[in-house]
Amino acid sequence: MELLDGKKCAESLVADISRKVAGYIGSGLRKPHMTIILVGTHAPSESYVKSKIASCGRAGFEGNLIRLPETVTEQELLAKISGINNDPSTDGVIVQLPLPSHINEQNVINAIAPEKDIDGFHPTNFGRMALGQKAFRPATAYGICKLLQFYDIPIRGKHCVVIGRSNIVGKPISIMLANDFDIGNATVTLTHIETPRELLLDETRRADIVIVAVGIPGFVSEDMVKEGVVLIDVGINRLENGKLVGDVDFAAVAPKCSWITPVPGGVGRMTVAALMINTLMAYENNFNLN
Ligand SMILES: Nc1nc2c(c(=O)[nH]1)N[C@@H](CN(C=O)c1ccc(C(=O)N[C@@H](CCC(=O)O)C(=O)O)cc1)CN2
Repeated sequence: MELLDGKKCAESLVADISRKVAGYIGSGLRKPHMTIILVGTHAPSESYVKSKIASCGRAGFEGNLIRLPETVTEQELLAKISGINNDPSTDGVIVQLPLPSHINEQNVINAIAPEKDIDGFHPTNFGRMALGQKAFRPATAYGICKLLQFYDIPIRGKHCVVIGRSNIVGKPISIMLANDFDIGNATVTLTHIETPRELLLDETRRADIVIVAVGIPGFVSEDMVKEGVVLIDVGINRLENGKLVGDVDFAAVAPKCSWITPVPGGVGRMTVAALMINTLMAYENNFNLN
């Protein structure tokens, strides 16, 4: 078993971005600029946003954080987004999820200008990604693809089983791996927690690649996978003792894997790196550099 080291891959990708940005700045252009909106004080979100801002610094970007109180209204948030949409000095904007329950997340996502939607969640970008067109791709799904590419994991013709059907991970990664662009051409089965157990086991036990994103510690057990499987664990579960674990019973399952992502240090890091790639793309679009 070998680790798909997200930390190592992310550092390599961000270093490449930093070199490219240094060239742009050397030619007289401003720094790429990302804005993050954080509503309330959700502890995991604080950690993720801190990682994103730090990564902006390493990439040579301006990264600024707008904090809004838990009590902000949906209309106030939409107005803030509108202002950023019209600010030519900002290349990309994200609203950190989840949002308080009184705010409709899809309304917020839909309010972000597609050309600044570096999360790739807007219907325009999601649709373009699904069609294999140029688009901002959802950061976690894109990060998984970049990690598989970094380690030359074969995808074409492989049987991939995705467990979880969220709009930000399960659905986009299923489409991207089945698509026929840069990394894809796999045969993908999308399952979820409503999939009957026998059907789920039948699929996962035959899978060459399993991607799990259900938010349940230990959901993938040793009996669910075949020898030599490539296992991508998207889970980020904080246990009562503070330990961070994924959706895979790592100790039991890892010995059967040819490759597996660690938690922490796997997909989470790649989410942040992919966001940097998308921000650079937004900047290059802005200055007609690509
Ligand atoms: N607007 C968005 N909100 C959220 C997204 C997203 O893509 N866009 N995804 C998830 C999680 N997420 C991004 O914000 C995220 C998850 C994990 C990490 C990360 O760096 N994890 C580290 C461990 C961090 C820790 O110790 O707490 C790791 O796995 O090594 C970054 C981002 C939710 N919301």
